Amino acid sequence: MTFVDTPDYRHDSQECLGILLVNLGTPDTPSVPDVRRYLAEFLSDPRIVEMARLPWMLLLHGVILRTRPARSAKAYQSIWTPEGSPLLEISRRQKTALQDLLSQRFGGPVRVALAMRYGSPSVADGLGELKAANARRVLVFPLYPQYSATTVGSVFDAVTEELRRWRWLPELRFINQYHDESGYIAAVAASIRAHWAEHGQAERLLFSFHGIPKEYFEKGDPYYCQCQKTARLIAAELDLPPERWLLSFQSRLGKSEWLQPYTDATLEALGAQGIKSIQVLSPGFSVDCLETLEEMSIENRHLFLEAGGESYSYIPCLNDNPDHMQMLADLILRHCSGWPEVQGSAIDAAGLAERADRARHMGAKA
Ligand SMILES: C=CC1=C(C)c2cc3[nH]c(cc4nc(cc5[nH]c(cc1n2)c(C)c5CCC(=O)O)C(CCC(=O)O)=C4C)c(C)c3C=C
Ligand SMILES: [Fe+2]
Ligand SMILES: [Fe+2]
Repeated sequence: MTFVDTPDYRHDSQECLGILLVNLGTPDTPSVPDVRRYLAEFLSDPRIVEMARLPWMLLLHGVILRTRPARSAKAYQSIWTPEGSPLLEISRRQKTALQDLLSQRFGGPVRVALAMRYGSPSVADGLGELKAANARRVLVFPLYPQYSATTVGSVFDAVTEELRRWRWLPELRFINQYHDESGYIAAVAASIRAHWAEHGQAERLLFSFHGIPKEYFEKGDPYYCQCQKTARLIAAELDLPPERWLLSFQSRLGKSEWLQPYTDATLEALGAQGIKSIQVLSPGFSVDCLETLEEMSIENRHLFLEAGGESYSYIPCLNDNPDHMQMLADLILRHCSGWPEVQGSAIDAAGLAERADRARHMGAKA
């Protein structure tokens, strides 16, 4: 019997290691029909809205998708660039940077693909790209520092849903979270210090994370606790005393209670209390997106200034900053430990150093 190519992988070409970067997604254009299509996919995900299917689908298609797309499209239009959606464009830059860094640092061939949980390129597209590159080992990396079932859990669903159709599955690993990773904490702290060096320190620093319904937290989602720990570690890294920083949750949708305190109410309260200057950041987002460029930079600025504040500045996400990319590459290398493409790379030394550093970090500050 001779070997034949299977429809899945090829026997005759070199195997490679695949990295699937996954972020949330974005509409194709900021037009109302494209935003509606995107929201329909997003809001139909049972990880996002856990309500009973039939009443939710009736409400979604009967009410929400008739009203929200026009409002969201207007918000998207205000942040859209000639290159398209900031989230997708910056994610592409992250992919290119990681492809370069990992190609230098792995001993064997590696291919990085980008996918969006909703919209395009889809998770099926990304996995297809890795299959075409003969990636027999795949590391899935949802770009969310804090784990939530609504984000990371949902990426897992999309990956496994696609792989159910494959006969020859790749060897699979999955990054769950990196909320207390020392490199991530250090990179966010460095971005805050750089902002301070240029603009000085405000009276308060506000860490704003995307919210989730409170009920999900009560049912066991660790997201709330991981956000708290991230903020606490960053503040410790900056030697910022507890009275100088706050944490809040943004982007609430619908009528149910979400994680509190809410970012908008917090900013209004601070203004009313006589706080004049504030710096805000959203360290739960790997890249700037609608929620940071519109909600945090524009909408919330108005709320604070109208409530009596005088100075409001937004500190950008880490995006494709070199130290962010380096930190993500270190994390990827560690998670690929033991795979043949990694043999002979700098992983063992880097992995051990990171682990020692992390142990010190947790001992000192957790
Ligand atoms: C309705 C429920 C929603 C939950 C739960 C939720 C969790 C969640 N989302 C992010 C990250 C992002 N969300 C973004 C936009 C966005 N989020 C929701 C709803 C929920 N998110 C909607 C409907 C939208 C679309 C815009 C709108 O109509 O308001 C984005 C930005 C996307 C972009 O194109 O720029 C990100 C990123 C996290 C991390 C999270 C839970 C932890
Ligand atoms: Fe969201
Ligand atoms: Fe929003």
